[in-house]
Amino acid sequence: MTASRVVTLGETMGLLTGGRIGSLAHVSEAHVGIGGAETNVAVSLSRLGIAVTWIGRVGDDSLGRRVVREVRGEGVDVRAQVDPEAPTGLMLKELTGPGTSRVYYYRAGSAGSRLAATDVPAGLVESVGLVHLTGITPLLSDSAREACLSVVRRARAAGVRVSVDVNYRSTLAPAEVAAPVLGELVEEADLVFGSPDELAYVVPGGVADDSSAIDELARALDPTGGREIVVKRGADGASTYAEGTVAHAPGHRVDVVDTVGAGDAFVAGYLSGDVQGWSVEEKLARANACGAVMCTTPGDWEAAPTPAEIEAFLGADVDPVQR
Ligand SMILES: Nc1ncnc2c1ncn2[C@@H]1O[C@H](COP(=O)(O)OP(=O)(O)O)[C@@H](O)[C@H]1O
Ligand SMILES: O=C(O)C(=O)C[C@H](O)[C@H](O)COP(=O)(O)O
Repeated sequence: MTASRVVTLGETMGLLTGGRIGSLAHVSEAHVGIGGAETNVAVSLSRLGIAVTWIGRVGDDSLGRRVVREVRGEGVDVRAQVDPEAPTGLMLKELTGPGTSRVYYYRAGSAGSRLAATDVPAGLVESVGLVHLTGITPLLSDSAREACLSVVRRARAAGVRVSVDVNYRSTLAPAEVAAPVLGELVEEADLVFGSPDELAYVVPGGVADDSSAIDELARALDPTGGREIVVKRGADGASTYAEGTVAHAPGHRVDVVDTVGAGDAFVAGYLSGDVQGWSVEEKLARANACGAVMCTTPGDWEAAPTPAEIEAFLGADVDPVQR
């Protein structure tokens, strides 16, 4: 396997999605799959031709074996400890309407949440160009938080770039508990991703009420202009604040089927450009395309596009029926 250029760590769970729109109190059929923010990003990176390693823990159970097989099958270098003492976590996705859903997490005490600094092989972080973390992992447990901080310290010492997607999950911790934990990770990041609301959580000094004051938030997060603050704005696209300037990229108009996973695909698109030394504008363009494509099909990661699919999406002269 080619040496990885990116390493990421976090929890991947089984994912049951209702077979049709309706409450899971009544819908009787479900689709079985897997999902997790970091493997969603890893799979997307792999589809984009970027060699990537994922580190995590799974239970000694069928869902754990499914996670390992699926992610490895997508070409990701999987370093998963099998934890015999805890089950693989689970997410349930209830389809609430056309293009809308509600997610329930069953992850407290899961194998993935027991991730530890010792799960990260010696020399691995130091050998890549970029480490990607999300704000989910440090809120899973004390050992997972220590694993994140240890990886960040190792990356910093080795001159490896650090990327953090705030990805605040309110079910893991209330905002006042999460804010300092997310803040300590963001402080070490070269690249920070988040929605305006999420960035408001991690502005030093407390939770801002007015997430619409995004210019101010970005400046507060990066007063010296040394980082890239990337703001995800859903259908409106995205913006990057870097070196005292801002670049905006409008969103694409698509028929939305399922927006879950768009943020992860967006991040992967952006990072794929970052590790290849692309400009902010080029990174935003690819990221927006990846996010938009992901909205057009169900699933957290299955529709992650290849470069050829992005090109087709961006309007190459493609026959609507391909044979
Ligand atoms: N409805 C949409 N139409 C087109 N692009 C979208 C849409 N929703 C999301 N995207 C793309 O995916 C990116 C991430 O989506 P967003 O919803 O902002 O992130 P998150 O899922 O992390 O909250 C957006 O910046 C945009 O590029
Ligand atoms: O790992 C978790 O806790 C998850 O919630 C997995 C999510 O399904 C994705 O991270 C999707 O997130 P977006 O790309 O922002 O829609």
